[in-house]
Amino acid sequence: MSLVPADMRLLLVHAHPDDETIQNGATMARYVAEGRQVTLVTCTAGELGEVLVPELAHIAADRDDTLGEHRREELAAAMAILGVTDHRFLGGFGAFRDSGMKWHEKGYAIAADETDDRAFANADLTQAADELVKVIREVRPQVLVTYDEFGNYGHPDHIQAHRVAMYAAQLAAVPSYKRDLGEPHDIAKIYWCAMSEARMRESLRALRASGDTETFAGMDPEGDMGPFTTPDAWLAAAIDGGEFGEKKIDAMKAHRTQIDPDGPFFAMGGSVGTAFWSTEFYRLAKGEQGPVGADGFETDLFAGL
Ligand SMILES: CC(=O)N[C@H]1[C@@H](O[C@@H]2[C@H](O)[C@H](O)[C@@H](O)[C@H](O)[C@H]2O)O[C@H](CO)[C@@H](O)[C@@H]1O
Ligand SMILES: [Zn+2]
Repeated sequence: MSLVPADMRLLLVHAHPDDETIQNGATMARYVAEGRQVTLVTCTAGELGEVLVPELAHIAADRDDTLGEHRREELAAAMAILGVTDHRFLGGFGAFRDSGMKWHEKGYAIAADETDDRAFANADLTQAADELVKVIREVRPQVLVTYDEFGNYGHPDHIQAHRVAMYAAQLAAVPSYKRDLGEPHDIAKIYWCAMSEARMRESLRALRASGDTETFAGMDPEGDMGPFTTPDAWLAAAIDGGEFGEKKIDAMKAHRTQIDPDGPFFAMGGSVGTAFWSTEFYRLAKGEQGPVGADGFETDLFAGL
């Protein structure tokens, strides 16, 4: 018996406010519009993020340290734009703190400080996973979305979010595991967010053809796309957010302390069209791939259920 939209439940697990919109904003908006249940769990409040708004410089972690509260409001605004009404912080707001990051010379993120015991990246994995087991056993999603084992670009909070999500998905399904956290639930399909290498190349080609040499400066459309993209042969699904691409861009703009409306994110949307942002790609980490299109990709994360 195929699922009806109201019975379709998607759970997303992300590290910081803004990740959900950047990675899955069009997917979430489309599924909400189609009547499916979308639940977002954000593991930290992003307390150690940038503050790209000069008049808000005082809220930074090394000043008033109120960026987390501000990003909570940015997240609420972004979710209102996408139509997502069920969004939670793992363990409650402030339970796990942003770990910070710095850039490795090879261009990916690494831990800024491995000693801060408040940091999510240093949290007890079982304690953090139990918080998510409670949500999984309550929401009972058929589909879970999180990051790959690299956290998509190496950020320690993204890597920890991957570990917590994958571990909690295992624990939640075990009948003998902590029944006080709810009745067991086995998630049918687990996907990892991905940036399509082919899509990145074609978008960079369009940018360079438009004369833009600044955006992602130094990246050659025919060269190495670096650790942030995924070979298309590894991808299982391409979700066309269609008209929801505009909502995604508006929701990204709601994360104003983190995303510069004149920055590379929007340059990709500007000259190569919102299409760059409205199609979101996924690797299948658990479950069977459902029916696919001519391109070999599922067009629905619930395909086959
Ligand atoms: C998209 C994402 O995961 N952002 C994280 C990340 O932010 C980066 C960080 O501030 C870095 O110093 C900047 O150069 C880079 O431009 C930012 O994207 O790390 C932050 C600190 O852990 C985190 O709050 C933010 O959400
Ligand atoms: Zn993040």
